[in-house]
Amino acid sequence: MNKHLQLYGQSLSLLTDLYQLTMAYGYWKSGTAEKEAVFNLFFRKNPFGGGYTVAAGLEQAIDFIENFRFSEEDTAYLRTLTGSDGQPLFEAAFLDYLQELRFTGEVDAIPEGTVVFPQEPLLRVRGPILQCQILETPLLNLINFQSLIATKAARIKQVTKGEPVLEFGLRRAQGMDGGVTASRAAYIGGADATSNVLAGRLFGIPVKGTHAHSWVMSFDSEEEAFETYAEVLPNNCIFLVDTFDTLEGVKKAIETGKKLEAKGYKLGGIRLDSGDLAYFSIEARKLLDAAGFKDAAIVASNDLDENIIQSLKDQGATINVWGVGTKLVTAYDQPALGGVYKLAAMRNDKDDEWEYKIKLSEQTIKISTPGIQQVRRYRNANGFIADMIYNTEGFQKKEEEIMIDPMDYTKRRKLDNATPHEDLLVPVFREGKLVYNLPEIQDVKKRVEDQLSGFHESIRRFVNPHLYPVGLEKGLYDFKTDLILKLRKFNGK
Ligand SMILES: Nc1ncnc2c1ncn2[C@@H]1O[C@H](COP(=O)(O)OP(=O)(O)OP(=O)(O)O)[C@@H](O)[C@H]1O
Ligand SMILES: O=P(O)(O)OC[C@H]1O[C@H](OP(=O)(O)OP(=O)(O)O)[C@H](O)[C@@H]1O
Ligand SMILES: O=C(O)c1cccnc1
Repeated sequence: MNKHLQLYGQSLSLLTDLYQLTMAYGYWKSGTAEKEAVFNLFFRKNPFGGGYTVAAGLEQAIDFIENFRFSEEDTAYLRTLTGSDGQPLFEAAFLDYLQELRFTGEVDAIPEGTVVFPQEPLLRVRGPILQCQILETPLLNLINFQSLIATKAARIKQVTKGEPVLEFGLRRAQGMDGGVTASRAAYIGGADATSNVLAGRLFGIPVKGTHAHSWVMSFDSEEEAFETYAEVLPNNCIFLVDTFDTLEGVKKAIETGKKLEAKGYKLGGIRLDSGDLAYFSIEARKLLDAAGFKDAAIVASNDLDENIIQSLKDQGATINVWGVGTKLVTAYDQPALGGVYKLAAMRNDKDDEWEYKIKLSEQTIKISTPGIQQVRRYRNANGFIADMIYNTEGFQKKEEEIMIDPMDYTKRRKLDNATPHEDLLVPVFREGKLVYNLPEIQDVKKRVEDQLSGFHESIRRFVNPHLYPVGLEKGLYDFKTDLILKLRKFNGK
């Protein structure tokens, strides 16, 4: 099966903002297209007011870069674009150049499933500036969305305390690819299965499901609906009990369950989809237990999210499988992760040295950090303790590092290089060739669990989570500060 990213049967190299192509034309025309540049992809704030983010989407980003090429049809379309004077936007020789273009640069990235924090480069792209530039929009699209959904799923799984989460979102997802990639990211972040069959086939995610109200409504009675379902699918019986009267529905599911048992099958459980889910789950559990169906699951669905699930748990709900759709796959309370992609260094023509780049802003948080960045994560016996962002160029390992909070220079921390640490970004592309072994999706999922258990639980708190320490290595901090002062033409002492 061709699993490459496609939409409407088209390859996706045109899936970029026009301005990337007009800038690319500008680089080409002015002779700077091949100048070596470095861009860092990072975000500034954890989503959902939370204390962490789960990185996801790298596999699709890799696929995009590997298959990045403009076809004849693509350039034929670009040929039709015109400027304000009605003349073509791009000259023919540039479009010929685009057609030959392949990614020849380097990518380093933090593996999917890693817990990451604001300011940390999730991805670093290095190569001819024209190539790096064109990749900005698709890379952001791919990483922002999946990281957002994986984070939402991790939050949901956090409150179910290990109880299975079924992702039911496809029908209300943001379009078709939104549905497919949300299922993938939700699985990585914590969902145990999806109802989305295409996502199951594409990514090897377990597919699961119950049945809808329409099944029950299509029969003369609820009994007949359950019995018929049990005859056809005796190995997949979770009955939706709330079409008419929830507790009466539970009793009918129990009757069908007894017949299933007599035939050597098991009642999988029931699903509640309306009303007071705490009350109905408690009452349903009593009925099921009294009838000897102690193992039968109580699945609940209906606009669930981590807050409602937490509330249901606090009320003693006996739900043990959580069907979560809309609010998971649309990241209902925060529709986007604000990841950005910033130029951080360019090779100087004169001496071939790096010239560091920085974007100034009135808001400190929006001032970008220069450098060919790497993230070093330190741990002690209790878990992860701090992440230090440093510039790999000219970096000399010392016995001890000083890291400084980029938002507050008085917040500093000494990090002993004798304690265990790991550099998070790993090589993904070298000279345009993939050098990274993509992990299996199950391993990515496992990584999320392992990573989350490595952090102090206070970063997982929903209300005022603890801010995990992320800082700039002192050399990089000082360098950035000097650059800001220079750009602001501050010559004083
Ligand atoms: N005990 C509970 N505590 C907190 N929230 C609950 C509880 N029971 C259900 N909910 C949530 O409250 C909302 C109920 O919404 P709504 O009133 O639209 O549902 P409903 O009464 O089941 O009707 P509908 O059939 O239209 O879904 C859902 O988001 C549901 O998950
Ligand atoms: O509520 P979500 O988290 O999105 O979970 C998926 C919902 O989709 C189905 O409902 P359906 O499309 O039949 O609509 P309804 O239950 O709102 O009537 C299912 O019964 C869930 O309620
Ligand atoms: O299988 C289910 O129960 C299901 C699937 C999609 C949406 N809601 C429920």
